[in-house]
Amino acid sequence: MSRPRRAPAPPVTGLREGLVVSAHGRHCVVEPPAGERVICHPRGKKLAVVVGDRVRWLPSQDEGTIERIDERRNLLYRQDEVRTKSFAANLDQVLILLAAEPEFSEHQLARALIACEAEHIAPLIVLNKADLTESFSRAWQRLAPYRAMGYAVLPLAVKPRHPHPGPLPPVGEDAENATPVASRVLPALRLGERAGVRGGPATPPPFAFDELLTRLRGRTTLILGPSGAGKSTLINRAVPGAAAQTGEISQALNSGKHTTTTTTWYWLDGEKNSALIDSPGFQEFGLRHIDPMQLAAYMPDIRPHVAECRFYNCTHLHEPGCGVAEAVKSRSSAGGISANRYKIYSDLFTELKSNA
Ligand SMILES: Nc1nc2c(ncn2[C@@H]2O[C@H](COP(=O)(O)OP(=O)(O)OP(=O)(O)O)[C@@H](O)[C@H]2O)c(=O)[nH]1
Ligand SMILES: [Zn+2]
Repeated sequence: MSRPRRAPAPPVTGLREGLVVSAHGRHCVVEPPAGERVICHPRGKKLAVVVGDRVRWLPSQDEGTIERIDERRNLLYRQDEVRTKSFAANLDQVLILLAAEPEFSEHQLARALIACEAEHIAPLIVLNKADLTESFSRAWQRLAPYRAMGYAVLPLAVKPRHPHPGPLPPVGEDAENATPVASRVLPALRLGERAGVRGGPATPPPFAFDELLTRLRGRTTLILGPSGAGKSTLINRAVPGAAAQTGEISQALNSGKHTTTTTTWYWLDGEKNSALIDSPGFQEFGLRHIDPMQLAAYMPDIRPHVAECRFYNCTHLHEPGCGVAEAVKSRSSAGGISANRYKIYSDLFTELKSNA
């Protein structure tokens, strides 16, 4: 005998649309298409809202209740030793802000790129402090493998120590001779693409803030980077009235104390077509949801060599007849894999395997 079926819950009526512009644990700030921002509380513990979520909410006095989260296009995570937490959704682009100084961690960069790959989000690497010519040249060179992989890398001096610095010095021969892999960025990103931004010559093109603004236009971009790279400086320059916008969130929350430590949404234009999401922290990018056997597919320098492996389930760590291991041996040639990148792969594989 079949069990009696429970009657479906009646649809909630009077739901309003809204965009989550900041999230603070059990409450968040929602921006309706028209009207004032409202503090909302998700209904039920399982409803974990993040910045960028499109939600359906019900007003109740001066606050609101989130009833539903619309389907997400993508979702990014952070992690610490014990926990993984989602923190931003529905992104078009992730701007990874690095700088000539302090020296950036390639490991952290790789993690951010892998997270983007896994969620089909276009990454944009920006190398700031181009006015610090010597350290900038070194950092630009360290990014050569990433340009060769087809990633967009943009030079920038968002707040030069001496305004109007001269042209950048050449940064020597590097992976520019390597053939960039087929374009992996979204077609729209190719608009306004200039020679030298991807793949391109060893000497970076003159750094222009306008180029960056063009790439932000019409998109929702998450910006993240290590401390000291110039993120606050960049946001203050790119976002008209940044302080006012954070102020609005603080006002909605009736407190200023949360707003600097959480992920925050900024509109770049009055029409609300372009947005920048500021996210503090970098090292703790969450990758635990990734299957270690998928990792190679998210690393564009490693991916093409997987087809050459003898075993279909090769981990590329110790198997005979491994195409990836071969490419590491021939790392200086075009299409080779650098020792650094292989180390990043094997470390991450081990980390993901131990989590699984
Ligand atoms: N030389 C030089 N210095 C810069 C440039 N952009 C930013 N800075 C300086 O770098 C330092 C760090 O900049 P911030 O904007 O505070 O960096 P941040 O990434 O927000 O750092 P946290 O606040 O620690 O997260 C400041 O002293 C800036 O003035 C640049 O293009 N060239
Ligand atoms: Zn292999």
